[in-house]
Order: sequence, then structure tokens, then C-alpha cells
Amino acid sequence: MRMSDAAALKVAGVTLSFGGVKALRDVSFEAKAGSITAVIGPNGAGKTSVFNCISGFYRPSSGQVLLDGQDISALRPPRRAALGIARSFQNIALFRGMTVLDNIKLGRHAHMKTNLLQAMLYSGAAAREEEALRRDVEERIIDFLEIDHIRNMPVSVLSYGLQKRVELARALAMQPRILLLDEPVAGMNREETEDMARFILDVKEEWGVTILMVEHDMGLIMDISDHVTVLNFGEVIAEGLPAEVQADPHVAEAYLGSGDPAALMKRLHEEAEH
Ligand SMILES: Nc1ncnc2c1ncn2[C@@H]1O[C@H](COP(=O)(O)OP(=O)(O)OP(=O)(O)O)[C@@H](O)[C@H]1O
Repeated sequence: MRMSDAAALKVAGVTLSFGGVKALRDVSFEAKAGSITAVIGPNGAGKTSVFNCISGFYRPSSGQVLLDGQDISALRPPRRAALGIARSFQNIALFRGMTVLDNIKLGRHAHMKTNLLQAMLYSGAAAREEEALRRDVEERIIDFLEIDHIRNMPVSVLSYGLQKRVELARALAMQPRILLLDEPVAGMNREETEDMARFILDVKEEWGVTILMVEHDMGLIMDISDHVTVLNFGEVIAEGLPAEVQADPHVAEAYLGSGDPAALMKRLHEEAEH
């Protein structure tokens, strides 16, 4: 059973400035429904800024963000979350003193009834039904991410890899249609990275979620992405299938300062060995 229908996300001509610094210049790309799209680029290229424009934390000076063709650029972050855009953060943003389960429950927040009138009209039976459904979703997430054994542990005692998995669990509890993953395997060892790769693929395939991820681990990107967009100095310099992007001299130049795809391949393989 799928949790939701995947949605398509489009970033159209987005420009973002901080004072005199243009963090993004006319950036356009699309994450197709039900696919994994990676946004890559050297440090400071604008990857996090793109995520912040999509989730609504930053307002671009021009351009649009479209969810299934609907312009959501004017909506505030909670409204975008309610429409199904969930994200994880580069540095884990969990409540460390709280248990795994309580952190996951917080993911529901985006779906809660906030309007008082709505809440009053919301009958006890319907509320109970929704509560049961929520619990069912939480159990499925815990089962799916294999975190049953740690559900009652405080997040602070968990390994880094497990904390990242709990963060994914919390994002899934929002029942997203679009999942933004900010460096999902940063700081992970090989085994943790392989586990996370498998979970990300399963989120796409079994849960029908469109995934957009920023990541530096090229091995992971090449293995699981359907499409790659490359940013450099706030501009899209290449995009396409992982293999196409890897062979693109512009990409090699952005990363290495030389336009030699063979040298880039060599470096990526060396990084993957670690
Ligand atoms: N809040 C901010 N205020 C001022 N400048 C910012 C702000 N956020 C980002 N920038 C600038 O915008 C540019 C893009 O930064 P961004 O963090 O989006 O890059 P990134 O590709 O995510 O980098 P990294 O891989 O290091 O995380 C950089 O020049 C950065 O200094």
C-alpha cells in the first residue's frame, strides 16, 4: 500500500540574493513524480539555498516553485509542509532528550487540525479514527526503518547513523509527497550508508514519494539517482542521467578545476573506497 501519490516539483527561474551576493541565479530544474533527483555541486554552490527556497524558509527575489504545476511560491513553510513537502536537515534536527517514538510523533504536526472551528466540528469518532490511522502509520514507519528496538530510547544515546534514520522516520510521519533530504549520508560509515541507500530507494519505490536530495557522496548519487542537477556558483551548469553528468567536462571543471572527466571519475572512485 502506498502512503501517498508522488508529486512533481519544479523550480523555475529562481534567483536569490543575500545583500550583494547572488546565491542562486535563474535556477531551473524538475524533480519528476516518483523519482530520485540529486542536487550536487561544490561547497557554496547554492544547494542548501535551493532547499530553503523549496521549503519556504527563503523567498526568492524572482522565479517560482511549483508543486504539481501549482505555484506555491507565496506560501509559508507550514502550508508547504501541509501540502506534502517534508525535509531532513544537514545537521540532525531532532529533540535529543526525547525518545525516538516521540520524535516521530512530532512529524504528524503538519497534518494536525489547527483551525479552532474545524477542531470543534471535528467529532470524537472521526478524531479517534484519525488517531488510529496515525498510530498505524507510525508502526509501519518503525517497522520499515527497522527501529523497533530503539523506539523508547532517547535520541541522544543513539549512533549517528541511527539518528539520521530517526530523522527520516520523522519526515515520513508527515506522509510527504516530496521528501527533501539534505546530505542523508554525511558522516556515515560504509555500512550505514548502504543501509540508508536501501531505505531511500524503498521510500521511492514502496511509498511512492518523490525524492530530492543534496549529497556529497558521489557513490550514493551514482547508485540511486534517476536524475542529477549540478550547481556551481548559484547556476545550473549541467543536468542529466548520473552517467551523463559524470562524463561532463563542465562538472569536472567545477569540482577539480580541470575539464577532465577521467580525473573526476578517478576521484569519485577513490572517495567511494573510503
Ligand atoms: N543566510 C545567508 N546569508 C548570507 N549569505 C548566504 C546565506 N546562506 C547562504 N549564503 C551564501 O549563498 C551561497 C550559497 O550557499 P549554500 O549554503 O546554499 O551553498 P551549498 O551548496 O549548500 O554549500 P555547502 O555544500 O557548503 O553546504 C554562498 O555564497 C553562501 O555564502
